[in-house]
Amino acid sequence: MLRVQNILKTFNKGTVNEKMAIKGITLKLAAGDFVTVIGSNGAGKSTLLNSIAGDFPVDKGEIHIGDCEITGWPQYRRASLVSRVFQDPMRGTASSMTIEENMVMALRRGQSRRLRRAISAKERAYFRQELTKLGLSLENRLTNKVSLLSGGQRQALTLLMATIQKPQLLLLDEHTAALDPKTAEKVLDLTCRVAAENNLTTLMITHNLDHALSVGNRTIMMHEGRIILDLREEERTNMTINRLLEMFEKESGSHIHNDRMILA
Ligand SMILES: Nc1ncnc2c1ncn2[C@@H]1O[C@H](COP(=O)(O)OP(=O)(O)OP(=O)(O)O)[C@@H](O)[C@H]1O
Repeated sequence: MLRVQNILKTFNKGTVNEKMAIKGITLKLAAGDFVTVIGSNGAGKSTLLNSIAGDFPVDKGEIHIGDCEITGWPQYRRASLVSRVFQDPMRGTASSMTIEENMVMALRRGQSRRLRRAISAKERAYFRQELTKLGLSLENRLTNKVSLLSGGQRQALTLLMATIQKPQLLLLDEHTAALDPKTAEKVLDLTCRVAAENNLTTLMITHNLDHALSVGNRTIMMHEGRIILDLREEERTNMTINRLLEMFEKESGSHIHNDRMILA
């Protein structure tokens, strides 16, 4: 489904701020894989996701989604295949618009503006049905402005909007990190449910090592622009957080240096 072939990315080339953020990453995901991504600060986790989403061109290598080679595609074109949710709940929704206006925008993404029409009763019923599944009582607030929602409600809505068109690939960049622990668990449960129901291929960056091992079916660990561990099946099932930290030290040759790494 996703094939990243030996990509390289250097920022600010030829300046004093030159930084090689991705140093040759190769990664293959099968359809329906849910991969958690961990690593120390500055390891290149977001740069990997941003390279796939097309925020900037990579310097070398290839990126394929399904049968499409998307390496040279601009970001807007990749958006037809890739959906993203970021850490900041403000980023995925338009605050001044209502819940239903946000949802219809997500549902009709990619359609010509000329075909736009008023929200139909059928669409409204569908939004209500999908919002009911969130268990946050948003189904009765379709005409409320999104600015009235809490961070958790907003992030749940963002996730719903990001997956309403069943993307080929879902990229989650620490999407629960800004939420309080209880809300974060709720949004994470919802994430797992939505991904499973739609068999979504997913990459999720997290600093929570417990989530990294318990969510999804595979975990990769990055360090200084490379993937240094790729855990799956039995090896992952039997992994503990302590053992994971030991493996990190062995593979990277350094102690884990991450202010935000959450151990449980
Ligand atoms: N647009 C950019 N311009 C310049 N440097 C960048 C840019 N984006 C990332 N970097 C640098 O590339 C390196 C990797 O950054 P990245 O954000 O991918 O790390 P990360 O693993 O996501 O880190 P964290 O866990 O701290 O969010 C860092 O040194 C960062 O400062």
